[in-house]
Amino acid sequence: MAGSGTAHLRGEDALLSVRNLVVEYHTDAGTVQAVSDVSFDVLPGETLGIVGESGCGKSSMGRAVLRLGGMTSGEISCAGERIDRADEKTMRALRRDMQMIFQNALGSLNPRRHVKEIVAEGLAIDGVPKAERDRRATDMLEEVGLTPERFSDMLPRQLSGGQAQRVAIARALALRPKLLVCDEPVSALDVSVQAQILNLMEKLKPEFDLTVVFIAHDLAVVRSVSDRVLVMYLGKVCEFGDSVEVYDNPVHPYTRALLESVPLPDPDRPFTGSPLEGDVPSPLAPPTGCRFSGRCPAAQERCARSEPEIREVLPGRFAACHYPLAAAADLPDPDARAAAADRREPQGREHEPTGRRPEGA
Ligand SMILES: Nc1ncnc2c1ncn2[C@@H]1O[C@H](COP(=O)(O)OP(=O)(O)OP(=O)(O)O)[C@@H](O)[C@H]1O
Repeated sequence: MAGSGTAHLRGEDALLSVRNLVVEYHTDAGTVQAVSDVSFDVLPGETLGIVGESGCGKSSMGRAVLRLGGMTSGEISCAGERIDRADEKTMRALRRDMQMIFQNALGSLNPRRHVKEIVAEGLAIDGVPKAERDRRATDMLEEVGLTPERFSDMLPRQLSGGQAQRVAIARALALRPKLLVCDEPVSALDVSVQAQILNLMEKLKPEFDLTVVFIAHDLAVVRSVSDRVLVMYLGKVCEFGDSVEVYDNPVHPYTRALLESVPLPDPDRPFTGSPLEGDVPSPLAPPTGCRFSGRCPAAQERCARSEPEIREVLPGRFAACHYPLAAAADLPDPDARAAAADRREPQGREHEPTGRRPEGA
């Protein structure tokens, strides 16, 4: 199947495995393929960042992984259990192991319940006796930096955005899950509060032995928390690899464009201000070939014609690109080496760029 290369997958080592995931929405205007044949693994104890522009399918993927949203096809396993096939009873047990926190923390809290009851919600569903629930909810409030005496009896509307996210984290971790999926957990918060929540998550991760999927559009935030990062564009994986390496030396033109389009708090990488040109095409009618080809400064004729498979471009680095951005000599794959050489010395029409090159490139 086009685009379903599997070289980046680790299979049985993984806590979470996603294979050939497709999520479609049927609308009056047609079928939106929000997630289009995506495969990835999350290893125990790691934080996998998932990044990409708005609408690239990050939330649809996060929700499908926890079966909070629908999926059209594919396979999802957590700790060896097939989530996509689980019946409701198995799913209830699995939900204990897989929790999610959202951008709109306040909206995810029952407005009529007190904070302590909210934190204990999952424990109550699990049949934990009241006294034990209270004790564990109090401990969890302390863990997330909310003084139980002050916060236990508050209602959600009395909380700030940061405090509401702390309550949501306490509720998720009270069940001692193995996997935490965070969908834009700090993007609604002020920058100073964002840092506090990210620090809190960093502190809690080893304490609770967590594996984390961290979804965000903010590259700087994703960089600060992720061990590995998966870059998505219009429902597809573009690039995948060690987070520091992807950020320092992106090989997919989309990753580079994304990095260049925002300032990062890195004195070694001065902000060039190059914008990511053009709009994301409609997911109702995605382009043929590489979905980024119409906006890609390095695109050539082949890109609009044939869809690139994801493959190992540098050791441990995977990209779905016919012409990855790396020094030809560094590329272990003979096809990639030849393509990189072609890119630097265009010969004939076949290799003429069809897109614009950024200035200085
Ligand atoms: N319930 C829905 N019905 C129809 N289309 C949807 C629905 N939910 C999402 N979509 C569409 O699916 C695509 C992917 O959306 P999704 O929210 O998963 O992306 P995202 O990367 O998380 O973006 P954002 O950060 O803006 O939420 C978008 O084109 C979106 O408009």
